[in-house]
Amino acid sequence: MMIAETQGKMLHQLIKLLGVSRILEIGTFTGYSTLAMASALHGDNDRLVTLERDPKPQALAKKYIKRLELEDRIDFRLGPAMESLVAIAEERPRDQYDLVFIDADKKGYIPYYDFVMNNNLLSDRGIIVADNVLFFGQVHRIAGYQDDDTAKGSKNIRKKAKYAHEFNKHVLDDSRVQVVILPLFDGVSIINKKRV
Ligand SMILES: C[S@@+](CC[C@H](N)C(=O)[O-])C[C@H]1O[C@@H](n2cnc3c(N)ncnc32)[C@H](O)[C@@H]1O
Repeated sequence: MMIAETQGKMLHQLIKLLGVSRILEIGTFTGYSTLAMASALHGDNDRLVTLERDPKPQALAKKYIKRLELEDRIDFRLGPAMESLVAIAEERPRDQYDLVFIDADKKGYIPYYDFVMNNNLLSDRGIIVADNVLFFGQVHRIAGYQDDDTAKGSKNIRKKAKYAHEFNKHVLDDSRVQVVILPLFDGVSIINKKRV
């Protein structure tokens, strides 16, 4: 599922406000967020790399991006995100990203986050934005902010909410970063490196 319109606007504005020039997106789907972010880039060398394992939505994303003549800024990668991350880090070991947007399988959030942080893919002034971190209110239940601490909904929703909760705790326990969770749509984390 694609991000909400307000989230797209937030990403677009963040990119402009922070002067972001390198973006790494994990989870392209049909390219809505890719487009929201790529259209905020303006420098000749600004680039966005986006990772997707499913060729069907990726083909649609390519079509929309081409229609808007943004294809020169975008490096589309097909395959499991972790494999693409390893390939990118090997191909361009010195490249860093000012914005990493994590919006793929919830189980992968911790491994993606760890890979980015441990391989120095995030620039010092960069941010990681992670989507769905409140999972439609269900993470509040698991975290004990409601009387009833069991998540509601299907087994799949409860499983995803659990992964989101584990990711939130993982980031909070990482002394290298600070994080704020915004209750925008179903929750967005903005994570940055602490300045030493
Ligand atoms: C929530 S959607 C992304 C939505 C997109 N960011 C947007 O707002 O338009 C998640 C996408 O991640 C992809 N995905 C899930 N697991 C993946 C994996 N392990 N590797 C690569 N892509 C994956 C799915 O195929 C899906 O297209």
